[in-house]
Amino acid sequence: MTAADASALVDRLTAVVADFPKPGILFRDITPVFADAEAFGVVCAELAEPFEGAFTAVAGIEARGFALAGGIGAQTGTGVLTVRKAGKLPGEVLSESYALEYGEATIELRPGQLPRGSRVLVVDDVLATGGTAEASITLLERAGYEVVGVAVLLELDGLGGRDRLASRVPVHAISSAPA
Ligand SMILES: O=P(O)(O)OC[C@H]1O[C@H](OP(=O)(O)OP(=O)(O)O)[C@H](O)[C@@H]1O
Ligand SMILES: Nc1ncnc2[nH]cnc12
Repeated sequence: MTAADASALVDRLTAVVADFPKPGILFRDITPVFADAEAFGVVCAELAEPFEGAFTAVAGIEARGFALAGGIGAQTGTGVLTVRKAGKLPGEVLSESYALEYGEATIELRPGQLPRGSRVLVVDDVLATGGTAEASITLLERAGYEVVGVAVLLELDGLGGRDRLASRVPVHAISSAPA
């Protein structure tokens, strides 16, 4: 399958929900991509493709990034790190707070799970303002890892996410849509 085919697949399967989780937000629900076995395999391969050979672990961002990181980890034989919402991880954690398209959040990472210098690909479903991905990069770098890129299923245009990340790491989006 070509990159254009994968993009068309994401567009066809993504559900658009108005006024969720808040009035005025056009929510892009990508979970039908996970439910379709063939599509799920295709998008995991397509997310990793530009970074082939460059990463030794995949970091998934809670919650939908976890499924994608698991799929990529299984396909590429790499381990999975979980970047979690605050309060979910036991023991020592690193924390970063940031603003979202629809609110504020804090995410956390357990340090010390992989050797320092491990090369990590960050994956998530949607890139909107880029706040979540940028905070994830910061957490992973604070833990001593090298972030090789951010890969998402869908990039929302006009919210500045790509520009926000571009000075730090390469950004790969399978598809894009208006915010
Ligand atoms: O680019 P940003 O503006 O930071 O937005 C993108 C983030 O927002 C969504 O997660 P959400 O916070 O809704 O959490 P969930 O996946 O747990 O539902 C999405 O899954 C990304 O993680
Ligand atoms: N509009 C949106 N749809 C789905 N996930 C999002 N994360 C941030 N904005 C989003």
